[in-house]
Amino acid sequence: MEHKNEKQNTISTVFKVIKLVKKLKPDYLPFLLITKLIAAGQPFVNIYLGSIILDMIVDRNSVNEIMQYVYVMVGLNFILTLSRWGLEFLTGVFRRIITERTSQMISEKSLSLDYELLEKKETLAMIHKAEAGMNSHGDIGTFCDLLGRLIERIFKIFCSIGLLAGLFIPVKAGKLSGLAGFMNAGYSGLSLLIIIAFTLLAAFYLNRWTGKQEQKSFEDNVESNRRFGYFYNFVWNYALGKDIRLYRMDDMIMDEIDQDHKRMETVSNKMTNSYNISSIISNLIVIVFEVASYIYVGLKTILGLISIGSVLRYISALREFRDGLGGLLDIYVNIGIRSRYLAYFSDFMELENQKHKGTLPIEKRYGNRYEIEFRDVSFHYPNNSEMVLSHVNIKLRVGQKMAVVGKNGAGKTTFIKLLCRLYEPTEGEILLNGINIKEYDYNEYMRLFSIVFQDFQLFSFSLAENVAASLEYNKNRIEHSLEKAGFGERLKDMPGGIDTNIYQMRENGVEISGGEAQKIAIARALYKNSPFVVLDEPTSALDPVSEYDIYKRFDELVKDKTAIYISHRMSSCRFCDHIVVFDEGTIVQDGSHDELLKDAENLYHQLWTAQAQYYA
Ligand SMILES: Nc1ncnc2c1ncn2[C@@H]1O[C@H](COP(=O)(O)OP(=O)(O)OP(=O)(O)O)[C@@H](O)[C@H]1O
Repeated sequence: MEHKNEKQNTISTVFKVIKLVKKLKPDYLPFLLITKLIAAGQPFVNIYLGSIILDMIVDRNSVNEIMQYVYVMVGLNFILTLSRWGLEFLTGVFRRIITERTSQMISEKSLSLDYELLEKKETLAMIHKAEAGMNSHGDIGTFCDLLGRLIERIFKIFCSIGLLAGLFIPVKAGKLSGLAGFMNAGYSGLSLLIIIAFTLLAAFYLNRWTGKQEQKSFEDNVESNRRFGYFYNFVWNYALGKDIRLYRMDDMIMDEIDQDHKRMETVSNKMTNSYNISSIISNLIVIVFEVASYIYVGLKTILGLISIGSVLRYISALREFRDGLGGLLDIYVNIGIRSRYLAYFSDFMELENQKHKGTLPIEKRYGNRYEIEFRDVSFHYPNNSEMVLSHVNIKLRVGQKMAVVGKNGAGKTTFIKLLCRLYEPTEGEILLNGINIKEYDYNEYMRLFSIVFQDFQLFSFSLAENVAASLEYNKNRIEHSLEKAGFGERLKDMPGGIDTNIYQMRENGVEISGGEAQKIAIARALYKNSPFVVLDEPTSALDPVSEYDIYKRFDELVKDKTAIYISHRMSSCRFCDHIVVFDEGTIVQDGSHDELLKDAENLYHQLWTAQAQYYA
């Protein structure tokens, strides 16, 4: 049953690959087919003409007659070799294009996955398998090459059967006795064919066994490989280099790398053993075949049953026949194995995002009249069943400036992650102007938010590209946003202005400080100019003057937009009309600064006075 399923999977993978290749590079498969047919046919031209030439020499034909065959043979070889060379070059180019494109497809797919899905260990393993399977075991090009070789082998088998026919037909030279009689009779040929069949079957099972070992070692190594990639990143990633050096974490990291190496080495050693065993047995099989063929053809020649010229033809044709059939079985096994690696790719490409795909457009509303409501929202992360938010009810009124405060781990960032649909609520719903946010088109919905997360990321692009989050941008607006975010002075020192690259992955990339990075991240949010501004610890890295400057101008920066600030700097809350206090996933207080401060027993009072005492 399992075997049948495997076969069905292989067939379905073959069709999927053919469909994909036809889409990516329609010319590849026809060109590959022609190349393989020429490759299969060329040896037979030589075997056939070579044996005729040899017989002519033995029969003492004239040099002129012999030379005519030699010219035909050389001419045909020249034409076939030249065409093969051109075709192989072309198919090589096509193949590289397909390989690049499929690797891009994996990256594009990973980038388009739901954040929630990407966080799962199983998804990461799927990405790794799809990539590693393609890179080290059989990209689509290798697979197509196998399909091409399959056709080549079939053609080879037909050609060699045509050439071999004479070897097994008894010569009509009266009644032969003894060894000559036996060799002339059909059953001697049959015994040779039985030996060939035996060697082929042995090679087939040997290949299948090796393939299975190979796949097992791939599966065994997936986790170690992924871990190795993770820890190896620390070795060269200079952004992480400080902590590693300061805390002398090099031993810990090297230990991890070492352990992963050892695990991978154990698996690789087992695989090398399997390859060695397979290679020895495979050589023995070839020896058995060669000896049997030489004895059979040699005896027939000595007994005068075939001509000297035919020895070359039959021995070569036998070799081609075995090569063709053996190759056919070999390819059959290989297609099965490679298709399992390619199935990792197609499984990943078929992985569906789970987030509800809403289609409602977001209507443009005068004065940014967008109202959001959390209605009895509870949430736990996919990898942990403990609720992180519990029965959260809150309305974000148009144009309101709201502060969210609370102790570490209270659920503040999680609240924002739900708001921008990185995750969906486990219970309850979030409404935009009375409609569940799931129903809106995701890209349109995300246009409503300019967010700076606590762990924001900048990338090694130019300053302008980072701010615009795009390769196209409006120069004036970029400068204006940077200016408003407090980056104006620093911008004047930038060697290429807004075109200066940041970080060293790009040419002449400059390094920036943590606070400067935070200002650029704020500028990115301002440039986006969305109706909602969400800033999660937006000034944690800023110096007191820059921070004061930002807060002083908050109203001007945010204008009529709805704003949410998460901050541990309690003084920043005073700029807000509405403060929400989170504690262990629930909203425990809600009101203006003065209202909340009145209740000396409550969390807000504790948080405020704890910080205020340092300034008293
Ligand atoms: N991806 C995640 N998977 C599982 N649990 C998570 C994940 N992210 C956060 N948590 C947990 O959810 C809880 C709330 O985290 P959250 O980041 O929302 O807190 P916070 O109030 O923003 O804290 P802080 O003030 O420290 O930034 C924490 O206990 C945290 O461990």
